[in-house]
Amino acid sequence: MTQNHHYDAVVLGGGTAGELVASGLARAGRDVALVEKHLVGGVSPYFACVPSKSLLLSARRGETWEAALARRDALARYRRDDPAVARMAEAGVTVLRGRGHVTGPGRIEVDGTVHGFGDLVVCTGGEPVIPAVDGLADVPLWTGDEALSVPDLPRRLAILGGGPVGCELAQVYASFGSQVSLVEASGRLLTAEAPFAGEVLADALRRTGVDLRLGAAAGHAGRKDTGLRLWLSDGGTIDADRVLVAAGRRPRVEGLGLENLGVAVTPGQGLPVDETCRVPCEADGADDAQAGGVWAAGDVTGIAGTTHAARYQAQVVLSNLLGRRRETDYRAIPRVVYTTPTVYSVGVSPREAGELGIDLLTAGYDLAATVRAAVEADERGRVELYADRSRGLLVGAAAAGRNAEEWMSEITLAIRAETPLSLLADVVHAFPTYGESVEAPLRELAANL
Ligand SMILES: Cc1cc2nc3c(=O)[nH]c(=O)nc-3n(C[C@H](O)[C@H](O)[C@H](O)COP(=O)(O)OP(=O)(O)OC[C@H]3O[C@@H](n4cnc5c(N)ncnc54)[C@H](O)[C@@H]3O)c2cc1C
Ligand SMILES: NC(=O)c1ccc[n+]([C@@H]2O[C@H](COP(=O)([O-])OP(=O)(O)OC[C@H]3O[C@@H](n4cnc5c(N)ncnc54)[C@H](O)[C@@H]3O)[C@@H](O)[C@H]2O)c1
Repeated sequence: MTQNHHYDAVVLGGGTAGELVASGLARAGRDVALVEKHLVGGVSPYFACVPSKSLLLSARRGETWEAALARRDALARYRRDDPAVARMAEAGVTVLRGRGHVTGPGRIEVDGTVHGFGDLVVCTGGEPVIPAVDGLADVPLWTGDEALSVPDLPRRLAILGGGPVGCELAQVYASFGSQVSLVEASGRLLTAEAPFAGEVLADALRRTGVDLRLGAAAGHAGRKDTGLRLWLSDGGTIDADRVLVAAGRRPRVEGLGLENLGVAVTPGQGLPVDETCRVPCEADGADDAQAGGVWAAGDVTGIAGTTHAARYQAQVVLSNLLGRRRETDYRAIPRVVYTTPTVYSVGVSPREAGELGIDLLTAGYDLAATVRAAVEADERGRVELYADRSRGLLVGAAAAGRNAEEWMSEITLAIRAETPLSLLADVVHAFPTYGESVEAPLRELAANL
């Protein structure tokens, strides 16, 4: 086994987070290697955010499946990473192709060659959870990766999971003509979010022809002469040609050799990080001037599971590695489902407030009451704002409505900045916009706190 170069830092995993940390360090003059076993860019541009948003837009515009595929594949750069690799080279990053495995302090092996490092930044992302359903391995199965990269349009598609992935892809495939059934084990869609959001979305999906099976889990699966059958826990069955698993993602922490650094790795759970995104490990505090730290950003931390959160954590790591201390603040990271209507949530959800014992004061408004809704001829949706009664502050919000991902940003800022409600209630919104819908609930909260 050959020993290669010693880098100031090695970034393990070249997705959204890894690219950002590696290029930032290189631009600051550090000698950096980025280790990537598949595509530089990770899942977001090729198998996740970009192709899914492209298909959702094509569905909304009523394009043909062929036109939608052409657009999707062009936006996903035909799943080739040459431009991303060129970007890294331009920034001065050495890209090491292959699977990385840490063999000991300051040593990582990439396909048979050992490289040295000072700091290690783990950005290995996550992978889909395949639920333990009898017979699932024997039926035609997709994860989001296949659903967003192959050209097939199944005649009948059964989706397991009613989270963001299941809901977005149900809308895509149903809009293009697949007969979609969606199975969600909990009683509603987007279980973690405000109940009204799941209800608005359920209504929209049903109108597109999606058969929602809420409160039922898949019991077992089996092949049939034509296609497959799923047997559900409520006694129901679904006949389909393909199953799409959208039952969550788990941080990719295993097989990386992090135990060799004394990092506590728990399968299925995110790497533990402190407020600077540093991973505590046994070597911390060792009397070795050469030894750097272990850091992590993105889905591997198990904290937020979105591209913008991966970017945020990457910026925090970068700043700390460059000697400017920065701490994470997760109070206002948006959670968006880009269906029509969009579902936007930020801060504390009613469920989380219950778990944290926060006394919530809620005020809401139906978008139908705005003039914009009449102008757009789209009255679907609602906004709800959540204040912490004891602190007198806005702590969370949810909206389901057209373009909510754009007009809810001010509420995100308000939560993050802890803007006084009296001031928020005095903000003027342009007429006629959906954004006006927050005015009445803000006034209500301000009056009652
Ligand atoms: C269908 C779908 C739609 C989504 N839509 C959105 C959206 O609209 N908006 C949003 O904000 N988020 C969305 N997400 C979530 C978003 O894609 C992720 O949060 C984000 O891509 C995570 O980036 P990351 O850098 O942490 O990981 P990744 O992009 O997964 O990158 C990790 C990289 O590490 C590499 N790697 C892993 N182990 C090793 C190893 N041992 N050696 C070398 N390389 C390794 C992998 O090959 C991969 O390239 C979506 C997710 C899915 C599944
Ligand atoms: N727009 C976005 O930002 C966006 C879009 C898609 C995905 N993502 C991210 O991707 C990650 C994965 O999303 P997801 O929707 O796969 O996961 P999720 O964990 O949000 O939802 C999975 C759902 O599947 C259900 N489920 C699990 N096992 C089941 C079974 N056997 N039968 C029926 N239902 C079952 C669960 O009850 C849960 O509601 C999340 O971190 C999410 O934030 C983000």
